[in-house]
Amino acid sequence: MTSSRTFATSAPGKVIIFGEHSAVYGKPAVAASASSMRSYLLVQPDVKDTDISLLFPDIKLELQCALEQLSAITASHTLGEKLNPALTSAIASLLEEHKLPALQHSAALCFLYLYLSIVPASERTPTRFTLRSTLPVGAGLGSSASVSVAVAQACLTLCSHDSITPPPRDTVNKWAFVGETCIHGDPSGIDNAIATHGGALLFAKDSPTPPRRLVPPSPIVTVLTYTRIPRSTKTLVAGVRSRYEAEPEIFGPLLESMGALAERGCRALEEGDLATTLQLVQVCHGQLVALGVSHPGLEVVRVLTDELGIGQTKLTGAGGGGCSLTLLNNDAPEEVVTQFKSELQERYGYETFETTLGGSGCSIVDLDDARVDKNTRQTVLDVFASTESSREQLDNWLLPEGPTSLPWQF
Ligand SMILES: Nc1ncnc2c1ncn2[C@@H]1O[C@H](COP(=O)(O)OP(=O)(O)O)[C@@H](O)[C@H]1O
Ligand SMILES: C[C@@](O)(CCOP(=O)(O)O)CC(=O)O
Ligand SMILES: [Mg+2]
Repeated sequence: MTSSRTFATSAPGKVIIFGEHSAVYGKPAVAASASSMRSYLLVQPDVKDTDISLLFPDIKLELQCALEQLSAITASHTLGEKLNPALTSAIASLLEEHKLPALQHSAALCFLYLYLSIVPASERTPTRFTLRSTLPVGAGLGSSASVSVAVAQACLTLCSHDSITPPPRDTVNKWAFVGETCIHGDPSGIDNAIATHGGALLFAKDSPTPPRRLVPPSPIVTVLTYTRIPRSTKTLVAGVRSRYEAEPEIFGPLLESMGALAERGCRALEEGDLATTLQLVQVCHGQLVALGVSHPGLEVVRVLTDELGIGQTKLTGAGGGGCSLTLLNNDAPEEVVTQFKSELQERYGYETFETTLGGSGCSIVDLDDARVDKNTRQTVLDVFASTESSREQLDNWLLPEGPTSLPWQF
């Protein structure tokens, strides 16, 4: 029984290069994994208890749910259905007494919805789930999708009777889409596809053809800027929906043009045509401004990029704050890029990361595997347990292909 083992799952964040928001309307979009920024979910049997415990310290959520209470809820969601309103409201009533703010509520709803749908009552045993992430929460880098993928993988593993091996990726991806739907209502599915499969994809919602893998001739290096301005994907996606519904003749062609831009951008990336890619980054940001999803705090990054002449900046993800992506000119002087980053840090309190896009998708590790020595195992458990663990510690002990390579399976 896998439920008696201790294991961890993991999934990366993503960067949307072209096509955020228009992706929700079935238009093509291009995204890549930010594989060094990930969510990690530790699953431990909890022999002394009769509950499942959710420990999500990044969002200050601790929740115990009695298994007996959970089995009173009939979970009848099968894949391919729209979200089951009866299940959503049963979970909402269960959570009512905790009076959780929206951020915590959506995380608990996503977890419980997937747990109750995937793990049959007969397979549920007292378990402790600890979630840690090196992604900024609610910042446009797909933390919600990486959490949904990590949870879907863990739940599918809990109801498998085999050893700890990666569940089929297509099944993980489909369940993670359900999790994303719990968090933001109307996802395109691009974020969970990237968090599951990794790499870079040209994606269209509901397309009869599967997403196409993109292979640029050289690695895509970007500077990501986290403005620390909080926002919610759910609210921003709903805002675009109401603008579109009020003025379909204006916003319809704009969304169409955004999709055309993403396809053109995909070609430019694959041809290694940096000049065209940069121009498209600039236009794409303008389209997102027209959709109403920028923020003065994001414009600061774009204006500084222009002033220093180092490349082009666009918002990435749902916008309204969160993160921007800067694509650098080939000849951007290193000292000017350093000036760009330090000005954003010192003057505005923003955080910058230089990241190469692409890389591994979701992964799983059996911590009872004989290849994990006792000390490493204990340190990994301590890193999960301590709310003080820094991003560096999480990277050091958990990052697949990181310094302490656990036997992650992909
Ligand atoms: N580290 C985390 N721990 C628990 N829940 C998380 C974590 N990171 C993200 N989430 C969930 O994802 C939601 C944020 O998703 P969203 O608004 O789509 O932003 P983004 O996906 O761009 O980071 C949070 O409200 C929470 O439900
Ligand atoms: C706005 C959108 O295109 C991307 C949202 O990404 P994020 O949650 O802001 O990381 C929505 C979606 O595609 O599901
Ligand atoms: Mg999200």
